[in-house]
Parts: sequence; C-alpha cells; structure tokens
Amino acid sequence: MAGIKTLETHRCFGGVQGFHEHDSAQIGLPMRFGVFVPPQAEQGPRPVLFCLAGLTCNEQTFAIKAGAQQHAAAHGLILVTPDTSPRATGVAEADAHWDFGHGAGFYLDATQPPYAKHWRMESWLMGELPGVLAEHFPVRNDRVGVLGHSMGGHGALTLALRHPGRFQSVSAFAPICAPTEVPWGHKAFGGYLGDDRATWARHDAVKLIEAGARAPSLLVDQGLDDNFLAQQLAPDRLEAACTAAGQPLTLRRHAGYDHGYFFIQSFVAEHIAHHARALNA
Ligand SMILES: N[C@@H](CCC(=O)N[C@@H](CS)C(=O)NCC(=O)O)C(=O)O
Repeated sequence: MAGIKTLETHRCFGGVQGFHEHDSAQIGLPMRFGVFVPPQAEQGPRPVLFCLAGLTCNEQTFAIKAGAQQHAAAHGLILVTPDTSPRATGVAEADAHWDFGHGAGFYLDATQPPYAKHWRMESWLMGELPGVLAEHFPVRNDRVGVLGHSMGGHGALTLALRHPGRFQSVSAFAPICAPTEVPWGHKAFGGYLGDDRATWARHDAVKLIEAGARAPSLLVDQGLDDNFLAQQLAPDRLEAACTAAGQPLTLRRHAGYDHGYFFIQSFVAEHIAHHARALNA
C-alpha cells in the first residue's frame, strides 16, 4: 500500500478538510494534495471532484479561498486539490518565473530537459493519484469530475478531452482556452514541450476540439473585468470551436468580475451543483 503523510486535518461543514503528501513515483518527489471528505462518506464511497488551481497556487489555495466545501458537503462530493507542479526540484530556472516552472505545471508531462524528469503532472493526476486516493479515502473512482481555474481551467478542459470517459463532468473558471495562441502557453509549451507545435496542439483545448476530441457538457464562467482576458484566455475561441464541432458548452460572461477568488466564490455553488448533477446521477 502506497503511504501518505497527513499534514493537517480540519473539521469543515460536517466533513474533514485535510492536506496530505505522498512520495510520487511519477514525479520522483513528494507531492501534496488536499482532500475534503463530506459527511455522507461515513455511509459509503462518494464521487470525486478534482479542483485544479492556477498559476502561483498550491494544494491549499482553492481549498482555502474558493468556499467550495459547504456545497460539496451539501451534495456529498469529495474535493481533491492537487498541487500545481513538482516542488524542490533543484531546477533554478523554475523559480525565476511566476508563470513557468514551480507553481506552473500546466497539467502535462514535459518532454524537454531539465523539466522532463519531474514535471509529469498529467501522469501523476491521471495515472497515480487516483490509486493513492482509492487506498486512503472513500472515493468512487468511477464517478469523477474535474474543475479548474485559469491554468487549472486549461488542465480541466484538456485532461477531459485527452482522456475520454474518465470524467463525467467538467467545468472551468476563466480557463486558458487556447494556450498555443497566447503568451502564457507559448512560454510554458516552449519550455516543457520544445519547438514542435504539433505536440503543443495535443494540449490545447480549442485545437483538441477542432481535431474531434469531445468532453461531457462544459460549464465555463468568465469575468469581463479579468486582467488576463484580452491577452491570455481566449474564451471566444473556445466558444467558436464548440459551436463548430457540436461540443456542448455553457459559457457565461459576467460583467464586473475579475480573475481572482472573489469571482470563483460567487459562482462556485453553481459549479458544484453542475458536477453533482452528473456525478450523483
Ligand atoms: N502575478 C500574480 C498573478 C497570479 C495570479 O493571478 N494567479 C491566479 C491564477 S492564474 C491565482 O489564482 N492566484 C492566487 C490567488 O488569487 O490567490 C501573482 O503572482 O500573484
């Protein structure tokens, strides 16, 4: 049995919010993740919602700032908040940027040195972490959703599109929809994946949809006062790709909201309800 180290637990809305660490074989380093277990888990295994955070965030950010536990407790969902990259890798360059390296894993497996060794976030999340969760928490690994914010929104969309059948529900707040077309994506994909743009396209939600990949019906919220909207997020590209491909999408644009967690708090109840509808069905 793969061990985990429990770092903290807190009673929360009748359930338990914990933060844990395990020695990841995929990443080759200890990795941290949060788990909220709702009160209904005392009666048996519950569906799981992965919540993927954005640039500069870690396993605590969404758990502390989004206010999601009260809604997960109401619907009986387990929330999992993975860290956003490997840590303490010894790669000096990975500390030099806030939008690349540590805290900026982009939920993919890097192919380029020096990142290829530890930046294996897709293999960790899709291949290793579900098994760790199944050993230590009352999860139903056959009822799984994914939600993400910004870089994590890119992660939610691309992981769902790249792994059909693994997620029954998908949603995002202010996702990076077309990373191959924006500066954050150019920097991250260039560093992690190298110069071959055909490889980049396999981690771009718009390009994946255009190439025929499909996901469960998408719920996406976007604030119109988001500082990153014009340069980095490209929700219009997602909307156009979904319309052309017949991929179901509910894209809601909200006047006055910015990129941060006050925006997320304002709509997180509706996201949790969206996931609960599919996962508890
Ligand atoms: N460069 C800024 C912005 C980074 C940023 O806005 N990150 C978003 C995700 S892309 C976030 O969720 N930050 C954490 C927070 O708002 O608490 C910083 O380093 O704080």
